[in-house]
Amino acid sequence: MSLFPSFAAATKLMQPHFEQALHKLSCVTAIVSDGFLSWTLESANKFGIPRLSFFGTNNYTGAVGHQVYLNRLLSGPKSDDDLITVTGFPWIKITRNDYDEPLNQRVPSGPHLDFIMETGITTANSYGLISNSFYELEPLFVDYLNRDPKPKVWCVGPLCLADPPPKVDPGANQPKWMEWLDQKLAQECSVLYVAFGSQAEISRQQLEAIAKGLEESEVNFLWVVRKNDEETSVVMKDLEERVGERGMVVREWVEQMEILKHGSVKGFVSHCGWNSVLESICWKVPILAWPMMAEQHLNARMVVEEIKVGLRVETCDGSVRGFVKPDGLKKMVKELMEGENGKEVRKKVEEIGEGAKKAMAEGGSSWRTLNELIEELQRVRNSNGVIIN
Ligand SMILES: O=c1ccn([C@@H]2O[C@H](COP(=O)(O)OP(=O)(O)O[C@H]3O[C@H](CO)[C@@H](O)[C@H](O)[C@H]3O)[C@@H](O)[C@H]2O)c(=O)[nH]1
Repeated sequence: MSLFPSFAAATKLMQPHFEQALHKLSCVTAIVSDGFLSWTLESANKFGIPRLSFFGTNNYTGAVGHQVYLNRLLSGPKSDDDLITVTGFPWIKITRNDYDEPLNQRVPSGPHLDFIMETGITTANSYGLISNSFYELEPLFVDYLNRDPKPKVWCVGPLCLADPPPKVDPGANQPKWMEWLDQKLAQECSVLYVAFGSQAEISRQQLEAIAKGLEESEVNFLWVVRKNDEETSVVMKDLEERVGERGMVVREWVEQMEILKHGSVKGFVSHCGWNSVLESICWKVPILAWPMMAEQHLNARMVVEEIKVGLRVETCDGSVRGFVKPDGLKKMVKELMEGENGKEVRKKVEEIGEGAKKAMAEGGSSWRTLNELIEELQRVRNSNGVIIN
């Protein structure tokens, strides 16, 4: 992650090539750009094309972040774990530890902050923002961001419901994890799915604690591990030997949605990357939140405290960044899979998952929003406006 600002700056070298490509295309009505590629606004303006910024995150994070920035909420508290009331949304409490560097500093500065500011400014100057979310999930926060007419937020998700199912070759062998899941379903066993996304770095000590926690929780589990070094292999091999058929560790890329869709999967220990949260909601699997970095801590607050589709792992010192001991995992895994709180969040995720499907179906809020956006962009094009951003 330390390379992030340099990497983002390097993408600017693509601008002339991007503009050459734009030049060759006719009838470009709009540009949908990753929000982090700020330079696409300049290209869009040169060509008189509206730019829509896309971030793979939710509106809760955007709205809370806006209040935190406006009111400089992170400059006050003494401790990184002091609860801070969010102005404008007083039922929401955050801590400085919910933010990564440089935003968690009292007076943030440096190239990473410059990059964040540039991203914010170009988004504010864009035609709109495309959001991978649906209105009914977070109406308060979408309305908050849309209190200014521009840039308007267009919620057109969850996009995972628009994905075509993966092509299955009937002659091909099923992946091992799918066979294992089918076997668990046939035995009427529930499975806990464990995955921490594509970016998190987990220490060996923490990996060992997760392994022990899963072993002691006595649930069936499928754990997707990204790290493939020797140290990790030793921990995983040892775990597999100890749990036998009860657990499966996968080291390669899996079709996460196929796992969440599977009838045996009844819980998801997740880092709360926004795609994982949405996929879990869409397939009605309650979450055990274990945020690691980026905006995941705020996503976890949203999941647990706002929309209530999940519980949270227990850290040993109460800090959101604290170490999770085997007991802190085991206790919450049991609660999610068998406890009263688990039942509550399961009920809630079923209700919200239904809402997600309705939003994406013909006539639903995301379907209507996408149509409105297309119609509006066509009107803009037909009116021959020069620079629309
Ligand atoms: O073996 C795997 C691993 C991942 N996935 C998919 O990959 C995506 C992972 O996305 P996400 O859950 O959002 O995790 P990250 O890739 O870690 O997410 C980054 O991007 C997100 C969206 O912007 C942010 O919310 C996170 O904080 C940031 O870490 C999901 O669609 C998964 O289904 C698979 O299909 N198979």
